[in-house]
Amino acid sequence: MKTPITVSVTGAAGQIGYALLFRIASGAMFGPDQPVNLRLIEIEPAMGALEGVIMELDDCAFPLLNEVVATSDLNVGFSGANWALLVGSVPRKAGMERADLLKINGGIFTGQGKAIAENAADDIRVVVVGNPCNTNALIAMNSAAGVPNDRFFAMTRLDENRAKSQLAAKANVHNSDITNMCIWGNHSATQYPDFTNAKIKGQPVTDFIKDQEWLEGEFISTVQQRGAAIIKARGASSAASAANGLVDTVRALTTPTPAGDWTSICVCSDGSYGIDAGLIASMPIFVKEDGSWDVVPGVEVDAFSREKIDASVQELRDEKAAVADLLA
Ligand SMILES: NC(=O)c1ccc[n+]([C@@H]2O[C@H](COP(=O)([O-])OP(=O)(O)OC[C@H]3O[C@@H](n4cnc5c(N)ncnc54)[C@H](O)[C@@H]3O)[C@@H](O)[C@H]2O)c1
Repeated sequence: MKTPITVSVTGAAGQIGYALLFRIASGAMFGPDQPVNLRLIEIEPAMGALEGVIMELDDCAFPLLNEVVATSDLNVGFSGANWALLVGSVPRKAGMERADLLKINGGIFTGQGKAIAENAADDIRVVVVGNPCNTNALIAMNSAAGVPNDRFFAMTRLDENRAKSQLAAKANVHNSDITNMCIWGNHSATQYPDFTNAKIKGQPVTDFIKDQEWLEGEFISTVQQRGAAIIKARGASSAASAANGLVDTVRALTTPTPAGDWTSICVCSDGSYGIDAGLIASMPIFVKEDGSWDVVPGVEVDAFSREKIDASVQELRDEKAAVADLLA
């Protein structure tokens, strides 16, 4: 057995937390021979519910679960963390402006970024799920003095999975036949699922799907609006598929990317593809044998894609401007 790794999860008593923790503890995220310590972080009012979740974790008697700590103290919560999965955030309430939401959550991620810098392990990696996840990750990154920028990520893997599933259904092929699916920009309704570079059985999507109007219209809007469609149908937001997206994200970051393929993750831009350096934006990423990652170079961006990417990047700039005072 390997030495246990420490995984901190915020919002652990929430809906995604409930779908996520059992998959981490079962080995789905870090593999069947990797024991884990869980540090579960919640706000005080949710500590009772968190105790219930921990009772259920106990009742699974997971062989890989080494230790569980429940806390609302960030210094305890991020102590020795190898991974920080920042799921908790405050949802938008009726009458709340987007700028107010950005500021409220911004306050949370400043404190968490600082506590990560002061308490986490040297190899800490941070994945933000709580929305607005790109800008929350930007704030955490800017607050975590001494932690390299390339350790901060935000999640668009759920969007990538949604896009693959839509293409597979339309082309009447299996999900696993779809590769090179990139989500560009913000995890929001402006995101751009790039069908122009995606492949089906190694061929351009248009070899299988001749309906260009569907690709440029309904396909994009279905992926962009999928979260809202699930809330409408289920009466609650996507939690199991979001947790699954996070399992996939961490696995993608800990496994070399198959040659020629890529994965969508929001990372700190180096200025590639006309995305301002320093913004946390989704782009095509590959993970190397040594565990480091890079932006995939040379992906073709045609005029249609350029316009869509620019619109989403502009939204990220606007979000950054709205929280400028938190980025000092
Ligand atoms: N990036 C994505 O693809 C994606 C997909 C789905 C959902 N999300 C986002 O994930 C977040 C969580 O979703 P959910 O369905 O689990 O929501 P939820 O409301 O069920 O749970 C959120 C939890 O976070 C906790 N929390 C709030 N502030 C906290 C803080 N400061 N520290 C620690 N915990 C705190 C709450 O007590 C609650 O238990 C939401 O922001 C949602 O929009 C992102």
